[in-house]
Amino acid sequence: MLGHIARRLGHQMSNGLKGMNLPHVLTKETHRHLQSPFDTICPVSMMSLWPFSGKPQDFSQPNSSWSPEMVRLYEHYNALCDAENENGEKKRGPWRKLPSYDRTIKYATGGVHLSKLVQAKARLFTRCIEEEGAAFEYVAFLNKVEKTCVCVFQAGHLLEGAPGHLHGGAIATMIDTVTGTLAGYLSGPVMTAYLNTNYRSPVPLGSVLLIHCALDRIEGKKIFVNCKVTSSDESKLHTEAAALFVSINIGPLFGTQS
Ligand SMILES: CCCCC/C=C\C/C=C\C/C=C\C/C=C\CCCC(=O)SCCNC(=O)CCNC(=O)[C@H](O)C(C)(C)COP(=O)(O)OP(=O)(O)OC[C@H]1O[C@@H](n2cnc3c(N)ncnc32)[C@H](O)[C@@H]1OP(=O)(O)O
Repeated sequence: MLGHIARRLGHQMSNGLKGMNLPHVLTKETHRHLQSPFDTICPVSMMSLWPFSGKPQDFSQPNSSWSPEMVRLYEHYNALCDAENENGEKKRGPWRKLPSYDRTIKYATGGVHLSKLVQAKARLFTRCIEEEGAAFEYVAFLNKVEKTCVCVFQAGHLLEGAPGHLHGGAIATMIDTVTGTLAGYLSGPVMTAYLNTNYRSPVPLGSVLLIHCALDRIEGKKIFVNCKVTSSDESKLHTEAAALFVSINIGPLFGTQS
């Protein structure tokens, strides 16, 4: 049953991770397995018997833990999401603010419901600490034209490595997250094959950083992405990385080989 859902979800995700309608994923056979009142399942927006909330929280919205520098950079990139044409009219710019949920599965329409069925307690590592400002505060913006992604990241006090400084694993985690997000948006579901990281200068805990990622090239199912982590004014290079992602069929993630 989950294999069937996974195949459908994978297909939807690789077609741009949008527009998936849960009733199309949950076949009659699936309904029988779920042994629930879904025989008369209807579009999510019309559902009254479904016991779960339908709207995932976007964790990349400003909160009171964000420093003035974090807010300034957020507003700077947010402004790039709107542009003006020659007549001064507002139109969409090349940048998009990416929502960030506590499970990747919630990116697909209807995925919020599926996330209650598959490993319900699972959480995205970077969104698993609830105290605002304690760990990973970040917001990412995607430029699909340039095939780049930029993330504004504020490193909280629970991410200490060397005393007073950010843990290298936390830096790698954020690089994996942002490069993986770019690869995922360009190619659908992916997994990290390698992440080669060079730490050039230590990051004081509490810093606001910029994580710039760019597509290097795509070769078949391989997506190569490079990344630089700098201080918020871009004057200091902290970390460089090169990552390889491989497009996957998400069936195995749901416990099936297909
Ligand atoms: C779950 C759905 C995801 C959807 C994402 C979509 C959108 C994203 C949106 C938001 C995302 C939000 C947050 C993202 C957050 C984090 C992202 C983190 C991702 C991870 O943190 S994920 C965990 C760590 N990751 C693993 O746990 C992988 C373990 N591993 C494997 O699962 C396999 O190993 C795999 C799948 C990598 C490949 O397996 P495979 O069977 O599909 O492919 P195969 O082996 O045939 O390789 C095909 C070609 O890649 C070359 N190749 C492979 N590996 C290589 C290597 N290491 N070095 C150099 N080249 C390599 C081969 O040489 C061949 O090249 P060629 O075609 O030229 O011969």
